[in-house]
Amino acid sequence: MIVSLDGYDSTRQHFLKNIDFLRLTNPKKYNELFTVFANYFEKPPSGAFLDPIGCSVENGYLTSDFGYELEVELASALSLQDQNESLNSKASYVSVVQEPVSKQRNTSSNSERNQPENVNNSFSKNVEEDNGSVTSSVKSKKRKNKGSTNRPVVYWFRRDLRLYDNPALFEAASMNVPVILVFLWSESEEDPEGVVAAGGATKLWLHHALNHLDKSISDRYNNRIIYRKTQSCQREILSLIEETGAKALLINDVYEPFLKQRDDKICSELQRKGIECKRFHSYLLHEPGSVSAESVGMRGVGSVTHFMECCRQSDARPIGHPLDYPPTLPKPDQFPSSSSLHDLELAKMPRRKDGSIIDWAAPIVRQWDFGEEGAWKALELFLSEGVRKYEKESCRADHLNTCRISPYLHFGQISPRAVLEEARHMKSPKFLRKLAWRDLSYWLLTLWPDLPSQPTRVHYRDQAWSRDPGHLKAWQRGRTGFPLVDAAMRQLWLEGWINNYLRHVVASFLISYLRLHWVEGYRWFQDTLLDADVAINAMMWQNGGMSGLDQWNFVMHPVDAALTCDPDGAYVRKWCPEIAALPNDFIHQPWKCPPSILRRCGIKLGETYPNRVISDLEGAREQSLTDVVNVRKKHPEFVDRRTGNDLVPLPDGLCVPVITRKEFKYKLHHPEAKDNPHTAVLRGYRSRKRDEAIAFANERDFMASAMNESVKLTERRLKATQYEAL
Ligand SMILES: Cc1cc2nc3c(=O)[nH]c(=O)nc-3n(C[C@H](O)[C@H](O)[C@H](O)COP(=O)(O)OP(=O)(O)OC[C@H]3O[C@@H](n4cnc5c(N)ncnc54)[C@H](O)[C@@H]3O)c2cc1C
Repeated sequence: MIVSLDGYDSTRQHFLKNIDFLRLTNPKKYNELFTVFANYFEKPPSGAFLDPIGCSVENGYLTSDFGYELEVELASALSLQDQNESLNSKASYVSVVQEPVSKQRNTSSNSERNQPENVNNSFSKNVEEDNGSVTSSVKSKKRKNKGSTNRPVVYWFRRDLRLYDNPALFEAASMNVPVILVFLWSESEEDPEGVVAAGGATKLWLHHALNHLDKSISDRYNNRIIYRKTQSCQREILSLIEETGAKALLINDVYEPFLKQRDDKICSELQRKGIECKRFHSYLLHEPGSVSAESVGMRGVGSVTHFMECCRQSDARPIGHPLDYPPTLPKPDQFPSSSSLHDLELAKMPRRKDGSIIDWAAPIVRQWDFGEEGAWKALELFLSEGVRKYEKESCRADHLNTCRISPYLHFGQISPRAVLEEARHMKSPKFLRKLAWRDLSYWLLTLWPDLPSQPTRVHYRDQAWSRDPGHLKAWQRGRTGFPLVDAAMRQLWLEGWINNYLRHVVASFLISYLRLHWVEGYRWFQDTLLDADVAINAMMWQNGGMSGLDQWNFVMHPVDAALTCDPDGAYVRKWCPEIAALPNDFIHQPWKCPPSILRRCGIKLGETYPNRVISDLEGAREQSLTDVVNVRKKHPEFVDRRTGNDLVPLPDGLCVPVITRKEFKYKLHHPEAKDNPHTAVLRGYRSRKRDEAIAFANERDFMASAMNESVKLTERRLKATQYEAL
């Protein structure tokens, strides 16, 4: 009807903008209308997503991440790329995945499924480019017949610690020669100065993951991993190849710029020496170099919506289907020399002065299954239970509604393609979109290699930050006096992981309330997270720290957020047992608890549980707002005069406007205004009943203590008169 009234072009252009207000007020209706629209037009005009001033993008991150809005079609677009290409049709926003998905990985190595015959897959793109070979077994058979000698090949494990769906390993197996499996550890190369790429927790994970992998290789293939600790991977690879007479090196690529440069050098050196270097792509769904913004433009860069549009428009190859386990991995006649896994000192614990070991890893080791099978168990558990709640309740701290596979993805113990294959039929676009976020972070890190340390909005370098070491320590140790923040920071320390919502809560607290620099948060997370990932972590902290391309549109309030993600306080009680006895009404804000109840619960604020490190939350937030406004005032050359958005220099030197929080823009023009209509503090779930109960308890407590005081006073007076009478 609207088309007949308004005309095809106008409806196509304006309809989405006109219904935009429904995103927050009535998301269900918005989705219905969006689907009707998308069905009718097949693909919305890209401007609808890329206008930096419109709500579409501005709300995109907030709404998509917190489950108000689904954007089914956009999320599916990512996963559908290969399917649509195999159907030889252009990817559509509205196609819904109908294809049945395998229920289980096939664990038998001679299965027909996922053999590479049918695979036309982008994961092996580099092989085709570099060597003119493809992953078809027909071709590899030809290669075998063309008189290959029995010289071994070297397979170098990096962040692909798996046997299933491992394209480089599969190729090594198909070469029908001995395969020397190697893991090299070079701390200086893995962890260049200032990046904290290899923090304590990730190294611990790496140690255990390698241990599991080695065992699986031994059980399944009667082969083993050669370990070497080195200052230079290039030197070590060259010497291994010389020692063993190997004819080729096989690797799956990694994409941190500092590691990619190293690998490029190693490969060109090998090629110079006539050794084949076969590189495969499997760490991400989209190789950063294959995603181009050429036809989309850079407006909206940094948002996942923009990125997905770039993926859609780029000439990327299909993602393809997972590969089976390699059928064999023949061991060499003689193994080259190897250190032991322990010699790499990945899980070395510090010692006290008296020589005793500080085993900070013990609780982490108890919690996790570090092997490839652990990844599959977590994914299967999620797909059978959590996924149903993921869209609306992934924020819950007291229930596991997310997948908890991030460390496995980080170390490549499960491939993103395998996750996509298993999850695509569950129709959880929000979950699929997370895989796009992951790819986005590597794309950004490739474009901005300084992401972990330098503000992408360059003028934010001048932002004032607090330097209070006491506050930082309290945050790191989970002793801020705000129970939700403390619980999350303690879980992080003891388990090496917290969910996404809690990461937002503690990041907001550090940045917007304690006003400590986001780099402090990045560094602490890099050291304590088992999934610490330079690209993702830097992108998220930049965004939270205001200087990222996709500035967060919200600030999490440490109490209101608690009412949303831990309504009954079960999570806080688990991690802050010293206040577990508090009634629900006070569990997230003990400072509001009447003294008599605190006494009854055996709690002494400031002694058994810390006092709040700051009590004037609103004042701290206001100061943080002013800090940003001052930066924007100081650098008018980086503020777009027309829209008020920040301008960011792109790697090629051009400036592009990026979405900027409305409260910053408002405050710039209304510095004295008391109320900001665009305040970004998320109110979360607020219960008037709870507030009333707290007020009532305090009033009653006040009355009771006042009456108590007056009784005691009367008693004292009585006694005094009795003494006088005596
Ligand atoms: C301040 C901050 C720092 C973060 N640092 C990291 C980090 O170092 N490493 C890391 O893996 N994730 C990081 N994240 C993203 C996210 O919190 C975790 O990936 C997620 O909590 C892992 O739990 P899960 O596997 O249950 O995730 P799910 O929600 O089940 O998502 C599945 C997978 O998608 C990917 N993913 C999810 N959210 C994001 C995201 N926002 N950006 C990119 N990829 C995502 C992860 O690989 C994750 O395992 C950070 C988030 C914030 C707010």
